[in-house]
Amino acid sequence: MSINPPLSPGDKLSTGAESPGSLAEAAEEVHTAYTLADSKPPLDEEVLKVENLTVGFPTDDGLVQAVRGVSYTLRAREVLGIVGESGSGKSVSSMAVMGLLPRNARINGRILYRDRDMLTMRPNEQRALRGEKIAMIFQDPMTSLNPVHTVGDQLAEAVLAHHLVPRRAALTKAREMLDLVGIPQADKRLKAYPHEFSGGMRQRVMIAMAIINDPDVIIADEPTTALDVTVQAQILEKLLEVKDAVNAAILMITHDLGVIAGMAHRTLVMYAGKPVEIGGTDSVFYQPRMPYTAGLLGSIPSLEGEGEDRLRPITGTPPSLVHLPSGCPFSPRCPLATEVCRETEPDLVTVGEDHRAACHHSDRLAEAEDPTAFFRPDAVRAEDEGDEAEGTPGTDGVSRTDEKSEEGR
Ligand SMILES: Nc1ncnc2c1ncn2[C@@H]1O[C@H](COP(=O)(O)OP(=O)(O)OP(=O)(O)O)[C@@H](O)[C@H]1O
Repeated sequence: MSINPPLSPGDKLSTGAESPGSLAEAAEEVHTAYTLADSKPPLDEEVLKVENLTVGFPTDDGLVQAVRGVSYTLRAREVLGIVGESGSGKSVSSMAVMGLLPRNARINGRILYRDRDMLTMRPNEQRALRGEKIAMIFQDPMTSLNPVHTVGDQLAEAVLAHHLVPRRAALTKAREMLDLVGIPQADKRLKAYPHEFSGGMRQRVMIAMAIINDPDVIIADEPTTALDVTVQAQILEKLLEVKDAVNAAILMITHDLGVIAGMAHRTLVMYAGKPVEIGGTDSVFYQPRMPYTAGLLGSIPSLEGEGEDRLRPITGTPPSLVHLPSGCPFSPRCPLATEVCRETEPDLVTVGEDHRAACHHSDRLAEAEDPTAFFRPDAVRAEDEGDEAEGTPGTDGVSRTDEKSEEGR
């Protein structure tokens, strides 16, 4: 599992397996063959800023609080990973950015693309940005590609939707994009239909579609979940390559921590519609300060350890987003939970440099040698610790009798 270093000004993002010559040439081709009027944002500009975003869906059972105050910043060329269990609000928050939520959605907050609030833009302005400056790649290409049109026609249409250029120029651009994403015999493949491509090749077509208008932001929602592991790695590598070629930032939405570890500079962990931890990927992975993150990390199957220790799943299920429990929504599943957790939902607070977490007991995680050990089946829950006050720390470094838990913070 390799983890990217934090992005600093002037950095070029690593693609894992680079071929600088061909990539640079391809990038050059992209920029010379097709001139776009808009300039690229300078490195480190905040291209996308989401501020206190909330999304609710009225239903017969009550309001589904799908997103409950999400804030993050995506800088030019940065990769931000959003991770969380199914139903945590990852997709809804990104669909809000794309303006693709159903009409009944109640949306509040601000979504700033280069300082312009997309939520207050006129619909035609929003449409102009969508698919051009902000592009999206979905999990299943078959739902995004039209089965009755050739891939070339669909790519050309994506260009023509945003630019007044001759159709021939749009098709030339489409061929270049197929080349860039590594589809062999691009001329021939332009005339093929989506069903004539393999799953991995179809996802490459979707990447071509996403970058064809030279976006500043690519939102990738579980782009490799439907693919087998070897193809997954190739697609992620290609995504990073083309991202560099077009100088875009990526918002990578996934439930797979391995995907995030390999490519994201920063990671945002969501639970029950809220960010519960955000920071540099190294900090979040190596010093998690929210038990939910530690639980996710512990639930990655490991080749080390024996028997049950190879996998430490988080027990229980996420709460209903209609009837949220009081306090921290993770408390019913949390081995560190105490009274205060059931009473008050913790705010996201600074726990380190560029690192924030929402937990009343994040100090305990900081002290633990192995924060995932709290989720071991034999670990003692915080509330049961009182009886064992004289105990000694476990071999994993997790104190079973931490004084702080006795104070009932
Ligand atoms: N149109 C809708 N009406 C009512 N509830 C909705 C609607 N769309 C999404 N939800 C609910 O919002 C919550 C968040 O959904 P979302 O799709 O963002 O989760 P997710 O983290 O992306 O999960 P997954 O990984 O399974 O896609 C879920 O409980 C979902 O059922």
